[in-house]
This record gives sequence, C-alpha cells and structure tokens, in this order.
Amino acid sequence: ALLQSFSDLPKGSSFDFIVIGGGTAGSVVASRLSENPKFNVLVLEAGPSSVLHMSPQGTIVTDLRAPPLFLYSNEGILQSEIPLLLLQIPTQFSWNYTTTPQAAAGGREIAYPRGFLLGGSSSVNAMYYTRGSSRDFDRFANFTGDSGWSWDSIFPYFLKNEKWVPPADNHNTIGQFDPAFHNLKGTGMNSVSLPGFTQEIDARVLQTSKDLPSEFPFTLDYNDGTPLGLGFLQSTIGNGTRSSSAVAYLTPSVMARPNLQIVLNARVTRVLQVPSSKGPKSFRQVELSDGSKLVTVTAQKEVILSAGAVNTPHVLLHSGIGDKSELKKLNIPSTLNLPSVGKNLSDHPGLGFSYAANSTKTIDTIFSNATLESELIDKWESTHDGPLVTIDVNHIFLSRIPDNSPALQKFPDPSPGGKTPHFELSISNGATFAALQGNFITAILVHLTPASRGSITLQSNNPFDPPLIDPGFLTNEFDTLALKEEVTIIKRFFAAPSWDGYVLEPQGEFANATTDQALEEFVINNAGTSAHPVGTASMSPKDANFGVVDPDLKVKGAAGLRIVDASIMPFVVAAHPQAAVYVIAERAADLIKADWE
Ligand SMILES: Cc1cc2nc3c(=O)[nH]c(=O)nc-3n(C[C@H](O)[C@H](O)[C@H](O)COP(=O)(O)OP(=O)(O)OC[C@H]3O[C@@H](n4cnc5c(N)ncnc54)[C@H](O)[C@@H]3O)c2cc1C
Repeated sequence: ALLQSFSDLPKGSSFDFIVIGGGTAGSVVASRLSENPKFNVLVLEAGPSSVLHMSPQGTIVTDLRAPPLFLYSNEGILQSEIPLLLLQIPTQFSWNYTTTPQAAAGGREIAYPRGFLLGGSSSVNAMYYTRGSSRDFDRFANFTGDSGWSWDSIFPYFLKNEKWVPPADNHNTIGQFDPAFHNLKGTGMNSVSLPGFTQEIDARVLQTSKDLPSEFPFTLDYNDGTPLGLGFLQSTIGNGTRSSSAVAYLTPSVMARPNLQIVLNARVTRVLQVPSSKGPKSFRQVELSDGSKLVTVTAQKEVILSAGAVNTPHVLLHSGIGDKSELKKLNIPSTLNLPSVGKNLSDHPGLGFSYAANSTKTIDTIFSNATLESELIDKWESTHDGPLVTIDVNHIFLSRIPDNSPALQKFPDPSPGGKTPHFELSISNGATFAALQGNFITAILVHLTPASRGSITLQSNNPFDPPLIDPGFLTNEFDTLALKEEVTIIKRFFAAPSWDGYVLEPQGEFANATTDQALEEFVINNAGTSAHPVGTASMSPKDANFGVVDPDLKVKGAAGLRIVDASIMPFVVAAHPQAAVYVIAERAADLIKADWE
C-alpha cells in the first residue's frame, strides 16, 4: 500500500526491514526484498504525496489524492514524466539545498538539487544512463578487498536493472549501440533507450568525429566498460517517458504486495539503538516525524538507510554516529564513533557554455513560445512523440586529457586509468541551462575525475535544519587545470569543419575567456554541481579503521543497520552515477537476502 501518513499504518504492524528513503536505491531494495512474501517491508519516504497533478507552469490542476489514478509513484507530475521538461520540475519536489560558500570557486553558494519524492533523484534527474568504466568498479573491488564489486561481478546487475526498449520514434538503431552489452530480453526493470527524436545538429555532431577522428573518435557503445569516444546517448526513458526507480521498481503489481508498505511524508530524524545482550550495538529502531510528532518503529531484522549522499550522513550524524568530538560540540551524544561519516564528499564539477546557432530549429524556439510548448505537451500526452520525448542532448563525447597537459604534469592522475574518461561533453541543441534569448548550441562539460573532496556536516543538533554541504569544489588545483584543458578541447570540437556556418559567436562570459587568465576566471566563476555527490558513507575494507560501511554495506561496528545508496561509493564513478546506484542496490538486495533467507 501507499500511505500518506505514518498514522495510516494498520495498528500492530510489524516489519522485518525498514527502508529509509524511497529514492533510487531505496525503491530497488524495497521491491527486491518484498519479492519474498515472508519479509514484511516498510519504506519511509520524506517526500510529499506525488499524486498532485501539476500543470507545466507548476500550478496544481487537480488533486488526484482520491484513488485510483497515479497513486503509486512520481507519475502524474508532468514535468517529471516528460523528458524535455526536466528543468521545470517544481521546487516542492526538491530538498532545495544550497552549498556553503565555495571559497575556491569564487565564494559562490551553489544550488544543490536532490529529489524529494518517490523515486528520489531518479524522478528529477537528467536521465543519462552511463555505467562508467570497468576500471571504476575494479577500483571499488581493489579498494574494499571484495571482488564482488568488480566490473565482471557487477555486470550481470546492469542487465538485471536495464530493460532495453526501442526509442520513442522507433527508428532503426543499428550502428547506434552494441546489443552485446544490453538486456534486450525484456527481463529487466528500468527502461533504457536511444534518443527518440532527431535533432537538426545530429548530422554535424557525427560528422565531427569523421572530420577529426583522432581527437574525437566515434564509439559504438560507451556502456561497454571502455567509455571513450563520441556516442549516442542512452537514457532512462521508455515510451518517451521518464523511467524512474519508482516507475520501474514500484509497479502496480509490486505495490499490491501485502508485505510492502510505503509511507510518504515520513521524515526520518534518527536511527536509535535497541537493547542487545551480546554483540555490537544494534540500531534497528527508527525515529521519524509524522508531521506533528516524533514516533518510532522497530525493524525485526534490519534498517536500510537509503536517504542519499547528502541525507544519509545527515541522519547518521543526528543519531550520534560520526566523529565523536565534532558531535560533542553540537551536544549530540555519541552512539558510535565513526569519524568518516560525512567526509570524502566527491562530486563532479561542471559548467556549460553556449554559442549562437545559425538555425531556428533549436529547443530554444520551443521554450520561447508558450503556445508551441503547450501544443507539444498536448501531442506528448496523446501520442508520446515529438521533441519532448528526449532531453536536449542526443550525443555525448567522453575523453581523457593528454598526458602532457599541465594538470597531469603537476598532479597524479585521479582517474583509475585505462579507458576511464576525465571529462564528458554533452552537445545540447539549445541553451536550456542559460537564460539567453535566441537560438544556441551549448557545450555541457562534466569533469568526471575530481581530485577535490568535501563534506556533509551539521549546523545544529536540530534534525530539521538542513546540513552544511561543502563539496570543496576546485579546492584541489588539479580540477581547475583539468577543466581549463577540457574547455580548450571542446573549443576545438566546435571549430571542426562540420560546424562552419552553424556555430556563431560564443556567448556571455565564455566569449571573453580567450586568455589563460580569463579562462581560469571563467572556470572559477562558473563551475557548479553536476548533482552527482557520492562517498559520504564510504565502503572500506572489512578491518579498516576508516570508512563507514564494510563491503557488505553493514555499518562498521554496528548491527542491524546497512547503507544502500550513492553515499557508499569510495570514489565517484567517471559517469552520471544513477546506473552505479542501481547496481549497488541490486547487489545489496542479494546480500541482504543471502543473510536472511
Ligand atoms: C537534478 C539532477 C540531475 C541528475 N542527472 C543525472 C543523470 O542524468 N544521470 C545519472 O546517472 N544521474 C543523475 N543524477 C544523479 C542521480 O540521480 C543520483 O546519483 C541518484 O539518483 C542517487 O540515488 P540515491 O538512492 O543515492 O538517492 P536519492 O535517489 O536522492 O534517494 C534518496 C531518497 O531518500 C529520501 N530521504 C532523504 N532524507 C530522508 C529522511 N530523513 N527521511 C525519509 N526519507 C528521506 C529522499 O526524499 C529521496 O527520495 C542527477 C541528480 C539530480 C538531483
């Protein structure tokens, strides 16, 4: 059942597992554990009811709280469902966080989005489906000493998660991906597809890899473990609609299971210790706010914390699980001294820059014309086709900076090597990320191998205060040097012959970034989050005196408490992280089942 309030739970309910956060990982874990009818599973999601039907302008059109429509997921929120409307998702579905002033990035406080609804960030993200390099996962395995995290061991979980589906326009996709690396059998859960709408720039993008093949080679499939080159974007989209974790894993038949209860509007404040006669301290009790008061509920077997890389350490620290001396300053009694909680925050800094485009067929034309936009929404609602079925990007380019670049001459390579990219370029047919008037082409740059690290800490002992989010952007000079190099490489991409007569003047501050000093200032003043935080409750080897969880994701020195979400990655993968989060959650569900079945 999906309940609006904790008080709606039947009296005397008992749960084997309590999952904190019905987000990307939490929805997977809840779905997989409740496959066993003997396990009673409770999900506590802080987000509001996601059944409000929003107009594209963000106003509530109809309150569909009454059954039967849209009562189970992020469905019904048009801006979440329609891929191209992703930037219009109303703020009530975000935690609306902001970073602390980023000293090395111009002192700016940077908006830090996190999904606040069922499906979590998978319900608001940009739907890129990028697995990372095989070396990313092999590094997890080497670092933790658990070969189960290696690429070869994890690969079957990619296929378990992925349901490869045709693009919305049903075009012939031969030569656009490698079927050997995908699940075409229909046995997966999460729809993944190639772009379902051809953009005018696509032919020029592909021609660039023919004009300049040594620097910008084509790759058939960047999800084969060796993701270098220019390829077709794969997205978590099916039938022209976002496939979130909630849509994919909390299907109507899963929701109908009598052993699964999902409570919305249930904000967890702490995990609490329960008396245990022997063994490590057991944290099987959960304290949550039901809107008006604090209540508790206890798991018979385990609590699974899946609140994401920002809120998982937030909950742990308020529970007294963290650095004892730091907690003491806030008058939070220590329950478990784990100094690594909230440390090691790793995120991809990124930035976008635009050129004027000699065309009217960019998506700017849609967003500058309310009538056209509304016609396209009507079309999407009736036929699920047209330009709204994809995001503004059909191709991405993944590459390394040269070995002789200043960044790699001065600093060790933070990437795990091999064919791991240092950066990603998305070629956007418009300027959705900038407030510009006209028609544009935009480079969206994500720096995939940051050397900087930050932290999540507390500002007070009030669990309802937002955490202090400090990603430490550009605090390691490697990142600034690498970003400068990456912008320079991208400039060469748009100077290729295929863009003659199409790419016009560079826009805004980027237009002035013509000297080394000006380029550095451009990077420092513009680098922001790619919304990819990980690492704040990192795995480490079983007997290590650092880290937060063991390789089986159990909290070190505790019983009854596991962490399953982006926070457990010791390093950020060189990719948008949702695919990694999905496989972490799939493997975690198997580990939990193996312990209890
Ligand atoms: C705007 C944006 C764009 C992105 N684009 C991409 C992309 O294109 N491709 C990609 O691969 N990745 C992308 N990402 C990153 C990716 O979505 C995340 O890494 C991933 O979804 C994180 O999964 P998670 O399970 O760790 O956390 P989440 O999915 O964020 O889930 C955490 C859940 O816990 C809930 N919660 C938090 N605190 C509490 C509490 N105290 N009590 C109860 N519930 C709580 C939250 O409301 C949320 O539902 C993007 C992220 C954002 C925000």
